[in-house]
Amino acid sequence: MESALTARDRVGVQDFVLLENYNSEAAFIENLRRRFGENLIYTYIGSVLVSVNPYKELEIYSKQQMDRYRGVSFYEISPHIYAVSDNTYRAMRTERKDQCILISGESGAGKTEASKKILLYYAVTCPTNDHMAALGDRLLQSNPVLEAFGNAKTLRNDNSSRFGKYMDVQFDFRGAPVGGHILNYLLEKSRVVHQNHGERNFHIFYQLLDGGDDNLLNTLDLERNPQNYHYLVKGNCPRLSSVSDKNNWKVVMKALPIIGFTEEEKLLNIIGSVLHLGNTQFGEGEEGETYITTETQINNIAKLLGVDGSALREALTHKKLTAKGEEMISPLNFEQAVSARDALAKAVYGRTFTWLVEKINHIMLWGLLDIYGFEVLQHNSFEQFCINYCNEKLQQLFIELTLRSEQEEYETEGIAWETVQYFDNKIICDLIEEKHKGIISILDEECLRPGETCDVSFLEKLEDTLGGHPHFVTHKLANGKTRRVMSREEFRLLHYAGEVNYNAATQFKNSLMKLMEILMSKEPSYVRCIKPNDAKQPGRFDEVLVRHQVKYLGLMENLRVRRAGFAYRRRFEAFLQRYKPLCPETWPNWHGRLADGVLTLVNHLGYKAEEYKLGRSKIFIRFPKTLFTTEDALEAKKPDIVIMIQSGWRGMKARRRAKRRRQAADLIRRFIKGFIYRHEEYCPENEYFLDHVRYSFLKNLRKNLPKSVLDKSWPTPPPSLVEASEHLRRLHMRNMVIKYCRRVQPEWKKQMMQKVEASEIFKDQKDSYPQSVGRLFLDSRLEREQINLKVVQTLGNDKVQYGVAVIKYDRRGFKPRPRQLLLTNTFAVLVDRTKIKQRIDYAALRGISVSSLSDGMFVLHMPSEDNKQKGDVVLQCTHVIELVTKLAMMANKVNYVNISPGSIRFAVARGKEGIIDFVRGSELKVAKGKRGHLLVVSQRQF
Ligand SMILES: Nc1ncnc2c1ncn2[C@@H]1O[C@H](COP(=O)(O)OP(=O)(O)OP(=O)(O)O)[C@@H](O)[C@H]1O
Repeated sequence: MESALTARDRVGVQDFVLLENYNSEAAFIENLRRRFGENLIYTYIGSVLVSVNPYKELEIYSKQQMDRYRGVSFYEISPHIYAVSDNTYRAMRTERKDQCILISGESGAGKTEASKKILLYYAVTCPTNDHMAALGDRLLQSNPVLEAFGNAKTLRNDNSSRFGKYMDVQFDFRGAPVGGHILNYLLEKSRVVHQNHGERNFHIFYQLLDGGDDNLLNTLDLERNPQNYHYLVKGNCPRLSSVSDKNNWKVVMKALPIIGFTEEEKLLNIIGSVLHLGNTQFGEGEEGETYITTETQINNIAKLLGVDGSALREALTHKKLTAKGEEMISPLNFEQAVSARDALAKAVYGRTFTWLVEKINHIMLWGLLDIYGFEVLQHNSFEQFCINYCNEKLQQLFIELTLRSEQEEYETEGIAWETVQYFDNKIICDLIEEKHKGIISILDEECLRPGETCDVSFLEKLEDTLGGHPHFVTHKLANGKTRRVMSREEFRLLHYAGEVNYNAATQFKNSLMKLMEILMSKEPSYVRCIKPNDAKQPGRFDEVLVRHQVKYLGLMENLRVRRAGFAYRRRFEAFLQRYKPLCPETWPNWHGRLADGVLTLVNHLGYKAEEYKLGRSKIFIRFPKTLFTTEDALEAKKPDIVIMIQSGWRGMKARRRAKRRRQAADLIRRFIKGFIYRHEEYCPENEYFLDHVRYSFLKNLRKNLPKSVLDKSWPTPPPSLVEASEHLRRLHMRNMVIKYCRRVQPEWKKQMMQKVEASEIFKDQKDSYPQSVGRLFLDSRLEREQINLKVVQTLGNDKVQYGVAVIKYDRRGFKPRPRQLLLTNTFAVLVDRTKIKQRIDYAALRGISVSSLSDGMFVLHMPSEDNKQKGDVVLQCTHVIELVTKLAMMANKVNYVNISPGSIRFAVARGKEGIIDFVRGSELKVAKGKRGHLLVVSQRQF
C-alpha cells in the first residue's frame, strides 16, 4: 500500500479503494487504462485482484519475482497474481482452512494464464519436501509451457478452453537439454506424482514436434525399450496425428500393442484425438499450417483408436485438396464440428462428450493442484444462459461474503456500519432458481409437459408466471424502445450489469450448486480477468469493451461494498510507525497507549472529525485525499527525518561513548583503592577488589583442579582464602579417592591390599623390594595339575590357597632339596612330589626372617619346645616378597616378619643354632661357608 501511494501520480492507484471518486465508472476505467498503459496489469479492489490481459509476455513472472512475494504482506508491494497465490497459501497454513481461488472473466480474458501462473508459483515456492523443491526448480529452469491441452481455438480466443478446462503439464523441451536428463525428469516426475497421488494417475505430455525431437526418440530407444513409449504417447495422440516422419510413426505403431493401453489411457487418447479434430474446425482457415488434418492422419488416428475409420471420415465430410495435392478436411462450422465431436465420442466410447471431458477433468490437472491442497476454479460453460446465471450467483456470493466480512470488521472495531448502496442481485437469482416460480422450474415443467414444447410456449409460460416482475422483460412485456432491440424468442433480465438477454436453459443448475457449495465451504480469493480488446493486440485498450466487462463482472459493486464508507484502514502500530515523524510528540517513539498516539498524531496533522474514526485496533480514514495529504507531508518531511535520525544517532553514539569512559574510570579508581586496602578487613574500600580477587581465584581453580590423586598441584590462594582453599583441596582429594575406589574391582582391591602390605613390610628394608612393586602378585605360582592329587586328597577340606616352588636347605649340611610350599587358610605344608613332608601351623609360627639383600632366602621359625618340629625351616624362593607377604597375611603375622641385615640365626635342634650370612657379590651363590655357616651371596641391585 505504501509503495502504491508513493507511485500513485505516475500510475493511478494500485488499489481501487483509494480512488477518490469510487462511484465513478469513468474514474475506475481511467485508472485501469493508465496502469495498463504502463504494463501494470494488476490492480486490487481490497483483496480482489483485477487483471487485464496484456496480450504480450511481461517480465514479471520470474523466480526473483516469486521470491519478492514470498511471505510478504498483501499490501506491501505492488499487486500481483503471486501475491494472491502466496496469501492464499499462507492463509491455508496459518488458519488451517481450505482455500479456493475464483478466477472469472470472459473468454480470452486470461483465466487459464492466471491459473497457470498460480500453479507455477506453488510448484516453485511451496514444495512439500526436498524432492519436490528440486522438481520445482527444474520446472522453472526448463522453461515449461504449462499448456492447456486440447484447447480449441474460438473466434474470441485462440486458446479457448471451450470444452472445459483440463490441463496438464506439458513441457516444451525445445532448446532444453535433451537425452538422459529429460528422460530422468519424466520418470521422476511421474513417480513423485504417483507417490503423492495414490491411485489417481497423472499424465505427462511430451510435445512431439516434427523432426527436432529425434534426440529424445533416440534416448528412449523405443526399438529396444518399447515400454518407454509410455512416456511419449500418453494422451498425446493429437500430436501423433501431426507426426510427419514416417519412421517415427512406424515406431509408434510398433510400440503400441506391446504397451497396451488401460481403459483410462485409451480414453485420454480418444479425447485428445477428438479435440484435435475439434481444433481443426475452429481455425480461421490457416490452410496448410498447424491445423490441417489430412486423410492420412485421420486414418492413423482411427487405427490408433482401434475404430473404423469411417466413423471419423463420416463426421468430417468436407474434403478438399491442399496446394500439395493432399486431400484436406476443410473447416467445418461450429455446429458441424460439435456434432462430429459428439458422434465420435458416442461411436468410440458409447458416452457423451461431456461425460468424457468430466472424467478427464477429474483425472488430470486438478491432481497436481491437489498435491498442494489447492483448488483453482474456473467457470466456463458464460451456454450464455449458464454463463450469465453462473455470474449472477458468483456475484451474489461475492457481495454477500465481502459485505459480511466488512461488517464483521466494523463490528470488531466498534465502528458504526453505514448502509452501502449496491445492487443486490439475490432478486435475480431467485427469479432464476426459485422452486416452482423460478425460470428453471418453469423450464423443467415445460419440458415434462405432454404435447408440443417450443421456445415460444416456454416464453409464454414465463410471461404468465413472471409477468409482473420488475427485472423480467420479454418482447411482449417491453416498452416500444426496448421492443425494437429484442427478438421475440428472448427474455431479458435487468440487473447491475445493465440488461442481460437469455434465450435457452439447461440442467446446469445442479453443477452450479456444486460450485457454490465448494465456494461456501472454502475461503475464497478472487481474480477478475478483463480482456482489453478483441483483436488480441498488446497495448490496445478498448474502453467500450472494458466498460462492459467492468459492469458484467460487477466490479463497481465490489468497490462500493469494499469501500463501505472508509477508503483506508490500518492497524494503529503500523499507522503510527509510518507517520510518527510528522509529530514531535510521537517522535521518535510514542510511549503511551497506541490509540492515544494515533489521536495525538492525527490532531497534529489537522484531521477533521468527519475524516476519520478510531476503531479498537485500527484507524479508518474516509477519503483517500486525507491519506494522500498525509503521505505528501511524509514525503516532504523525509529530508528532515534523515537529518533528525542522523543527528540523533550521532548524539546517542557520543553519549554512549562518554558513559563507557566514565564507567571505566570509576572501575579503575575502585581497583586502586581496593589494592591499597587489600590487607585490611573486608570494608567498602576493598570489597570490590577482594571480591574480584576471590572470584578470580575460584574461577581459576575451577579450570585447574588436579585431575588425579597423584597430581599434587593446587593454585596459590589469596590470603583471605587460604583456609577455604585448604578445605576445598581436601574435599577435592577425598572426592577423587572416593571416585577412584568406587571404580576398583574386587580382584584389584585384593591385589592393592597385598601390595600395600608388602610395602609396609619391605619398603626401604629389602633390596629386591623396588623391583617387585611393578609386578603383580599372582593367585598361585603352581598350576592345579602341578600339585599331586594324593596331596590334594590328603588335605581334604583345607583348600590350597597359594602354591609355589621352593628349595629347602637341610639344617645341618645345607643340602638343597626342591619342594613345593602350599598355603591353606590355617597352615602351610612342604611337599616332596607325592608326600607331605612337613606341616607348619600358622598359629605355631614364631616368626619369619628374610635378609635385607636381594636374595630369596627365608626362615620360618618354629617353637623349640614342640617335639614334633625338628627346628626352624630354611627355604629359598624366587618370589620371596610375594610369598612372605601372603603367608604373613594369611597367618595374620605381619608383625612377625623380621628383616636382618648381615645374618639370620635359626634353631637347628634342641638348643643348637645355625647361622646364615648374607653378603653382596658379583653373582648369586648359596654355599657352605666358614664355621659351618651358610653363605648367601646376593647380586648387587642397581
Ligand atoms: N498474464 C498474461 N500474460 C501474457 N499473456 C496473457 C496473459 N493472460 C492471458 N494472456 C494471453 O491471452 C490469451 C488468452 O488467455 P487465456 O487462454 O488464459 O484466456 P481464458 O480466460 O482462459 O479464455 P477461455 O475462457 O476462452 O478459456 C493467452 O493465450 C495469452 O496469449
